[in-house]
Amino acid sequence: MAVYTRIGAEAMDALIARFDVGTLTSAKGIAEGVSNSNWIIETTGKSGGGARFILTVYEERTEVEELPFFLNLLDHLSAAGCPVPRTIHDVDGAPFREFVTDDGETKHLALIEFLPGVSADNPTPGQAEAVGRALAGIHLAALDYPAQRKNTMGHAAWRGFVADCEGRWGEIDSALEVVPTAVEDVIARWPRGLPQSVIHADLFPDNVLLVGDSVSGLIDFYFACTGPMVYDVAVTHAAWSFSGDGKRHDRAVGDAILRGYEAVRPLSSEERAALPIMSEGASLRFLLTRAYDWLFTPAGALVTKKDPLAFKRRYDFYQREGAGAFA
Ligand SMILES: Nc1ncnc2c1ncn2[C@@H]1O[C@H](COP(=O)(O)OP(=O)(O)OP(=O)(O)O)[C@@H](O)[C@H]1O
Ligand SMILES: N[C@@H](CCO)C(=O)O
Repeated sequence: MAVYTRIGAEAMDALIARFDVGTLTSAKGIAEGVSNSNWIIETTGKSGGGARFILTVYEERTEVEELPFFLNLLDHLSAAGCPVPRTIHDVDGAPFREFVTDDGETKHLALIEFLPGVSADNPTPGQAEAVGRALAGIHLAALDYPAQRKNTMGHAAWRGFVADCEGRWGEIDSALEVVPTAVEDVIARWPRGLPQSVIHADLFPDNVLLVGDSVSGLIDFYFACTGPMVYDVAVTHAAWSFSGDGKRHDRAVGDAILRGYEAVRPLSSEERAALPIMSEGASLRFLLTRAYDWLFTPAGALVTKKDPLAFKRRYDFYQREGAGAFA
């Protein structure tokens, strides 16, 4: 269960009172998610009609200095009409607060608008098309976002993971021995100068809330950074258009991601040409973080390890198919 921080009833009451959202009526821990602690908060609402929020307590993996980038981005995108939850600012106007936990630790928290919807386990082409549109929508809306953030999961990080896993690929699977060479090959062929915006960089199905075929929420922007927009399309294609284990590619879903995206923001010929290499890179990025977690997550941790091979299979697919992988 992803609630690493204990907050007693009275402390929770006092924390929620710092936001002008009515009186707390319930707080339930959310099991999904691994990085931070999350609760669904219900209050009486300002006018008494009831209101719901997500309370996030940031745990070790999130850098506090980066919170303004992520939380102000939500407000920027939401104000532009994107399906993204707003940050609820506290009575002093701050987007996040420091507090002391019941165990005496200083941590930070934010209150986020609750959005309806559920994540798709087996996405349909209709849902994928809507996700493609929503992704293009955030890229366009973020073009005038004033802040920048470096991709902390970019090439330097890939090389760091390769170094950390050196000599240990076989503990996962001998098929991964090729990864160091594959990473250098992709970095050497990486196109430069492609149009940039703020990219989500982790738009997996569990980070999209859907009501039927409509996107009701894009969430979990904690990898968002400045980067080539087509890389985000590649991440989304890799995340959505395969079975979880990467053994089966769903062409109709992949095509629908691109169709939806291009209905809102057509790709340039350079971006189109970059899709295969970007998709190889996107596959390696998730292969590498999964391999690192596989080897370095302590036994007995609460987290379910994700399979790196699922992204090795995607990498193989994109290498084999090249431009033919895309409509
Ligand atoms: N704004 C929101 N509205 C409704 N539900 C939300 C919202 N934000 C988060 N959730 C729910 O909370 C769950 C956990 O959130 P999230 O994925 O952001 O957690 P995390 O631990 O930061 O993520 P991760 O494990 O992906 O790094 C989501 O799966 C979703 O069900
Ligand atoms: N979405 C990622 C985890 C967050 O980086 C994965 O499935 O490996």
